[in-house]
Amino acid sequence: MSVADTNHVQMWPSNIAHHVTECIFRDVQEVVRTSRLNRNLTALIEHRELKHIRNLGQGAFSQVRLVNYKSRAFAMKHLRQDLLNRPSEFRQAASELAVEGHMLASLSHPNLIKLHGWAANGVASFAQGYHDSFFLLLDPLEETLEDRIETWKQIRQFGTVAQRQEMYTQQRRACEQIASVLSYLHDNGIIYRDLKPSNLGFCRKQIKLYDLGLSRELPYLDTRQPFQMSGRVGTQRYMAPEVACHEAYNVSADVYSWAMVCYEILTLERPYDRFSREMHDALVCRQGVRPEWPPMGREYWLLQTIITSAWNQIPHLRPCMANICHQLSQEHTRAYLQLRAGSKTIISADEFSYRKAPMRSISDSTDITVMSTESGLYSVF
Ligand SMILES: Nc1ncnc2c1ncn2[C@@H]1O[C@H](COP(=O)(O)OP(=O)(O)OP(=O)(O)O)[C@@H](O)[C@H]1O
Repeated sequence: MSVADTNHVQMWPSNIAHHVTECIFRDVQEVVRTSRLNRNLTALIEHRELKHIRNLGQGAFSQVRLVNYKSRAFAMKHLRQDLLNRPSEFRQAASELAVEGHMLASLSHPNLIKLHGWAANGVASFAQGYHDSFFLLLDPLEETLEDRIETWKQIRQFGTVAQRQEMYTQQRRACEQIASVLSYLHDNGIIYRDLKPSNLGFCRKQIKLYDLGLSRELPYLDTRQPFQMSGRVGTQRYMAPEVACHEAYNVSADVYSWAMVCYEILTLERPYDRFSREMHDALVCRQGVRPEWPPMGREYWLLQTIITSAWNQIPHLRPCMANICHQLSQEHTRAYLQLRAGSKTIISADEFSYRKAPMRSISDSTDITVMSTESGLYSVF
């Protein structure tokens, strides 16, 4: 069944469709004209070449469907049909989808959703008169971070030691990969503004950031300079205090959101779970209250320290994303322990702490030396 058969509903009469398309075109041109990003070549795809498989989900403005294109599965993102009844919202959502396409076509990072192509006529496709005439073809995600957190909760409660060890490795990797993609966006002068578990998903074991609908290219490359943008952008529990208070902000607002998301990844608890909006404004935004850390293993110590510094109330005291990546990768290298046995095996400090008991018994009998890390967290025995 082609995509057109399942969801191709006529929108306004053609004169109105042309007018709306012209407005969308002007909005997008204005953004693209001032953009510093260089767009890569993007595959142009005819609507009729897509075969509908199933719906994957929908957000406030978009619908996402799993489609088959040239024998491969992709996620097709387009506007929701009900927006046809609200032309001004349609225009805004359409411009945002096109700008998202422009950004994705210019960026490339292993932890950013990959754009594989878009509608053959670009933004002009809207003039065809359908809500889904313009679309982006993206990597399909296997699950969102929200789903994965639910799985981790089960493992924490019922999992074996090996499963919990694997879970910790995945959690740590997720924090590092999110930091890496945010650092990449900031390097390109982009603020993401909507970091939350439902905007992160997994594809072939890699975490992927998607939905750049609220991302903005900053007008200058000095991304640490505060800039007056629309306030209250994002989801409250992950939103930096300065954004919630409608103050000027910069990329350090993403650093705060990273800290909140990583807190949730590590503790499997939602930050400020029982706070009303008023409590959040009074306690978090004005008094600087932050989530409490439950008792956690030693292996979490470094991440906890970085996260705590990243949710500082004062934006310029938060480390920048590049610095966070640097700290994480340095620790990673430092914490690698070399086991000298018949065959050389390298394991990370994290794995080591979980595997300590069996290692000891091997070391007793076979004289394995565990090198200590520079940070002195593990001693030689
Ligand atoms: N590449 C993808 N693969 C699989 N599912 C996806 C993909 N992109 C989006 N989805 C699903 O579709 C839903 C809506 O997508 P998305 O968040 O991009 O839409 P939106 O309208 O921009 O969202 P919002 O409500 O946050 O503004 C997501 O919550 C997710 O469940």
